[in-house]
Amino acid sequence: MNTTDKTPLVKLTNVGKKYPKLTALDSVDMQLSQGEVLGLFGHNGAGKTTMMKLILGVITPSHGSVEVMGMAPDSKEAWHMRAKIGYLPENVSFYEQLTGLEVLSYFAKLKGFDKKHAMALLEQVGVAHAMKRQVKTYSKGMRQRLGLAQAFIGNPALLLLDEPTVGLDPIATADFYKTVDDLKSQGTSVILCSHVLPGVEQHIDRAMILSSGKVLAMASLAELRQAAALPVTIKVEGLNGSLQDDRQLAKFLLDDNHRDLLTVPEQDKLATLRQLLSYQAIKDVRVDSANLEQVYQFYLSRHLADHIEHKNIAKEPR
Ligand SMILES: Nc1ncnc2c1ncn2[C@@H]1O[C@H](COP(=O)(O)OP(=O)(O)OP(=O)(O)O)[C@@H](O)[C@H]1O
Repeated sequence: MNTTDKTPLVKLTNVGKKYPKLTALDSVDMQLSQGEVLGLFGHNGAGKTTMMKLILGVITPSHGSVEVMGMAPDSKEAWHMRAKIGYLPENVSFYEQLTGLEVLSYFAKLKGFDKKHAMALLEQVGVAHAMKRQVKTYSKGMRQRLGLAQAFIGNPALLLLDEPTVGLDPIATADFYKTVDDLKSQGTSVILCSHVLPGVEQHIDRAMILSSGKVLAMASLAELRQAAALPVTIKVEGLNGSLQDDRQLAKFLLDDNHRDLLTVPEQDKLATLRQLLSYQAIKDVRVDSANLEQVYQFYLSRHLADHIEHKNIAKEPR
């Protein structure tokens, strides 16, 4: 691969995808570096799968350009770079009559890898014990694991994962994220879209929030949090309601029913903590920044509010 750290592995420039009755993706600019993990978030129909299909070269943009490893993924020349891409589609399905090992060996061979590689992957995703059983006997979670093994074939340079943790139990989910972390450390770039937000944030470098085909925000979680100016939650123990009499801190108390819970603007966090620690009776303090779910909700609600305001302005008589 002629990709260096500085050349983006994936580059979308003003990319749009229009269907006769709707715009699935609207003027998207995005660059993904080698070894970077991008989380793609949005409600149903936001355009996540469309973006993955454009990167795979399965569909062609209506305007703009898509480059993967320096070439258009829907071009003839891109055939050899496709072996370096792993893709897990949403609602993965396989040949039901084949065994897990036969399915994976088949996909491995398509990419130039052997049965041994397939067996090692089945081991890695925890379905080796069932590899000689027909896929039709597999549970939903086992099918999803087989799908992941298929996406991991050949340690891909780029992994596109559509709802990878659906159907996985907590242990399989943790194993999955460990594999993503390992692949990332080996230089694999990953685009991961998920509706399950808890647990994702520590494994992504940046998040892209999509709504109706538009990018509402794209940055690291820390940057998104900062731009959103979401408050920090501080929970204290041992003060038995005495904060209500504290002139400096009472204004941050959530409400009368939560006399040990403060919501504090980020810029007041340290001063608040110092003041709290001056109380001798304090037993414990817990500080929580806004999580991915709260950040996601913030950007979506802001977009909705802008949209309504726009509509009202348009309706106003001139
Ligand atoms: N071939 C097509 N013809 C017409 N409309 C399409 C086509 N493919 C996708 N769309 C529409 O484009 C929009 C974006 O679809 P997409 O599958 O990218 O959404 P998504 O964010 O992946 O949603 P989900 O979370 O439900 O999987 C949707 O309104 C969908 O109905």
